[in-house]
Amino acid sequence: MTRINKAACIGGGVIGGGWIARFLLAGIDVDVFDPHPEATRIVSEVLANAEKAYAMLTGAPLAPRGKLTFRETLEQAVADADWIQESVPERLDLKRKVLTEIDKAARPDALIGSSTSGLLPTDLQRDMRHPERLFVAHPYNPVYLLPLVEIVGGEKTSMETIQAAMERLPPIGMKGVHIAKEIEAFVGDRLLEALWREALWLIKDDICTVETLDDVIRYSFGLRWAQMGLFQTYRIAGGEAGMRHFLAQFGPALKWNWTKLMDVVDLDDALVEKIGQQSDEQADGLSIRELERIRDENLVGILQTLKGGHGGKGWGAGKLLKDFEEGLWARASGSKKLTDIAKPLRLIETKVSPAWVDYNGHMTEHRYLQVFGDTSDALLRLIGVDFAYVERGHSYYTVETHIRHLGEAKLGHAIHSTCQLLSADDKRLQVFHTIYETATGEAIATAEHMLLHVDAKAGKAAPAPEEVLSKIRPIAEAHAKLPVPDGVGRHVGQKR
Ligand SMILES: NC(=O)C1=CN([C@@H]2O[C@H](COP(=O)(O)OP(=O)(O)OC[C@H]3O[C@@H](n4cnc5c(N)ncnc54)[C@H](O)[C@@H]3O)[C@@H](O)[C@H]2O)C=CC1
Ligand SMILES: C[N+](C)(C)CC(=O)CC(=O)[O-]
Repeated sequence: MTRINKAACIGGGVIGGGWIARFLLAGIDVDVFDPHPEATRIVSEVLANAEKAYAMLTGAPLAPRGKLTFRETLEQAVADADWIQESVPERLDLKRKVLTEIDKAARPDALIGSSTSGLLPTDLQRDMRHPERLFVAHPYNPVYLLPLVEIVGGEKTSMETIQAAMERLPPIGMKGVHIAKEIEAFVGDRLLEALWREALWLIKDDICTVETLDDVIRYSFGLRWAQMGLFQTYRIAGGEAGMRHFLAQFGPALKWNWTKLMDVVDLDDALVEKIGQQSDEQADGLSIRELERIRDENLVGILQTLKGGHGGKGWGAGKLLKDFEEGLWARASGSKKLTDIAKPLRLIETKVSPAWVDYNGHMTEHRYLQVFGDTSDALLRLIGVDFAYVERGHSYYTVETHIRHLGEAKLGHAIHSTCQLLSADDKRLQVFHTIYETATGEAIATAEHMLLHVDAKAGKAAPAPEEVLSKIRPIAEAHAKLPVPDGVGRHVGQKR
């Protein structure tokens, strides 16, 4: 995978700030130019929210955060970047000027993406000396959580540029979609604009309030769209006869004179005030930053649920998250060395995410098993049982588990886990994991597991090969000298 080494962000507002966070949290250094007097504060607040969200989003080992530098001039910011992202206000004259300045000061091999939500790349690249490297990279807010980027080339954009841009997105957890033909507002904003136009009429005509309209979306098709989009959802709505039947049944209705889609509502003072007031009531005193945090927690929960979709293979944006995490684990296991095996191995660092909390306000039961399972996976990667090993047809399966709950893990708390290897032979690994609350060092749960090495194709136990056993032996020998942890061998109902 081709990676971005150094990024520059020109403009650090809502979207520039989101890009900055996305790059930094993927371990990429970012230079920023934004003349706004409060740019540093604004970016640091967005970054703080993004870090909170990532702590909940994934337990995979993120790369160390990149270095953030604010520069005095645009030229300084772009000087040694290989991806430059322009996110200045949506005005053609301003964007053209800024992009031409970037073009002059950037490295010859730098890629230049514009965040524009509607302007044509052909118009943006008009005055550039090297227009072939300019493309639209249109993201969605919040850029650090929503993975989509619409990649759109102009008349002078080269296909190499499009390919290079597409390749650089997966390592930062994003999905590029190449839009085949340039068109104002691309695909996403065309759809959103259609919805928004209709929505403004419904408010103006007093059909409903902004809150009712939002409820209609979020309690119904908004939930469907997040995981299946429009066409796949409608395929299912056609019943067993599928899409063709759906089109035959509901297509003719499109000709009925229902919508006001092509008329633009007059956003006069009265309508602006009406929407403003209804929106204030709906917010119920929550600040924008608070709303952002609620939005982020919900998005994290949805992404994690989608990660477990399709029978655990991951679905849609959740599949992307799963692939991103697998990349992080693979990179980390390549660099992780067993330096200190004389004590239980500290293997997982994570935080209790919103999707993990139950009606008692603490981490729900099956998430303990998830963290313990992740701990076993981390041990397996250390002994060479990684994705490639599993693909070759062998693995370890857990055949027995006993969990003890000793304390509570609350929302947002940092937790970590350790593993003590109790015994090992050529087929079996007996492990004892402990989850600690990181701030207090208090043990909040333990688990004892038996893992069995299997030939997955034959579906039966098989001895592990020497390449794996040779990595297990030193850990087993070192851990044999440790005291037996309290709780080993316990069963349910046993007196303490
Ligand atoms: N806000 C949104 O939901 C989305 C916006 N976009 C696009 O992203 C771009 C930026 O929009 P927002 O971040 O929402 O605007 P914003 O107003 O929040 O941020 C724009 C930033 O650009 C800075 N700026 C102005 N002139 C500059 C210059 N000459 N050099 C460097 N920085 C300069 C401003 O100080 C400000 O911080 C626009 O093209 C917009 O269409 C794309 C996706 C979503
Ligand atoms: C309002 N907007 C056109 C700037 C929105 C976008 O471009 C994408 C988004 O995040 O909704």
